[in-house]
Amino acid sequence: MTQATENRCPVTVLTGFLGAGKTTLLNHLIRDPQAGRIAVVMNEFGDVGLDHDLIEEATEETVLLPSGCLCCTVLGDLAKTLQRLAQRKDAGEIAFDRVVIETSGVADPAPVIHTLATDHQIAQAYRLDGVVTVADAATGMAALDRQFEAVNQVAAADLVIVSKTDLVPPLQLARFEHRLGSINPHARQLHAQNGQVQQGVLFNLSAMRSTVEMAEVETWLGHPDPLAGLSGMAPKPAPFAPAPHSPHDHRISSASVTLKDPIPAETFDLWLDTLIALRGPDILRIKGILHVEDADYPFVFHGVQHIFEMPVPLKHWPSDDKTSRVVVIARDMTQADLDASLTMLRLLPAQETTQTAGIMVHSIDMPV
Ligand SMILES: Nc1nc2c(ncn2[C@@H]2O[C@H](COP(=O)(O)OP(=O)(O)OP(=O)(O)O)[C@@H](O)[C@H]2O)c(=O)[nH]1
Repeated sequence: MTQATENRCPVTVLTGFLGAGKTTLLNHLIRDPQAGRIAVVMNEFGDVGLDHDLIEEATEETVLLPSGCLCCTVLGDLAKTLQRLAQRKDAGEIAFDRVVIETSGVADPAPVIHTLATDHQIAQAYRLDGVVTVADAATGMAALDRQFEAVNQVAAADLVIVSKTDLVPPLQLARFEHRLGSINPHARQLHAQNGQVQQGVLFNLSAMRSTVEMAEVETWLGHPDPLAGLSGMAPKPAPFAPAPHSPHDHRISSASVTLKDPIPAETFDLWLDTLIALRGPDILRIKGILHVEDADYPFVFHGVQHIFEMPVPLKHWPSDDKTSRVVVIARDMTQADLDASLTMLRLLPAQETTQTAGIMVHSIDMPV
């Protein structure tokens, strides 16, 4: 990894249900002196949005706000806007330390995450620093029932900010948090009242940095349940009757696998290629840290649907623990399918490959 790659500008994708409190959170964020200079990109996906009026007066051009924040309203091409920001930064016309992209409330965040990973110029200038999803405790249950995009937003999150906790009784809040945890057991949940969160908690969420600490990798992958065994991260039983799950939720499964032994690179490639080819559109989020056979250092990787960022090699193992871990959240895959898929990672390529008429054939049954 080059120095330039490591110096890429961090990008936070801020998503969440309609009216959940994204702009309220952002307003606090851009005034937080410890956050550095933030370029805000409001991704309206063609809607006529009024959010920018709430932040500061802004036009469709990039403007320098009194707070030192840049605000763009993107009516078209997110990639072009990010490129233009990077060019103007390189030319010394503007200065910013990070970018926050606020998606519209009805948006699936996947295309935004894809843009960061697939556009070569953008991938050189920017790196995803994390997906923050604002989930409204007052109306979030209904949003999850009604809109699959809301479920996708929670599934894609590295951090879920639960807003409007002041508007609901404790039991309703506990049910909502349990439901969020059952959709995405790998994301941390934090409360925000009127957008107020502790400084710094929204940043450095992704472990896709060579200098990452093991504690950050642990947080990024979600804390494993010690009782969950090798596979599966089902949330702990709720101390109350959970809300009945909507038709959407039962379509979401999550699983994780931990592997003590190094993984042959070919085995990992085959697993990933097959999973993407067969079930790419249903993968809402995959993240992992890998101990690849014959490599002196681990790799971290993540993907959404069929798009994966280039795995990042860490400088060294962040601790003595060299266990590989992969977590997956997917739609319309049973827990058994996911477990069986992840079991593939334990297979050795020598057991898989046979010679048929001069062609090497992988003879693994792909369970998904
Ligand atoms: N009571 C209460 N109201 C809140 C809280 N957070 C946000 N709000 C209010 O919720 C309303 C919507 O907040 P916004 O920040 O505009 O929400 P948004 O997610 O940006 O909205 P869209 O971009 O339209 O999807 C505003 O009136 C906020 O003042 C909170 O923690 N408690």
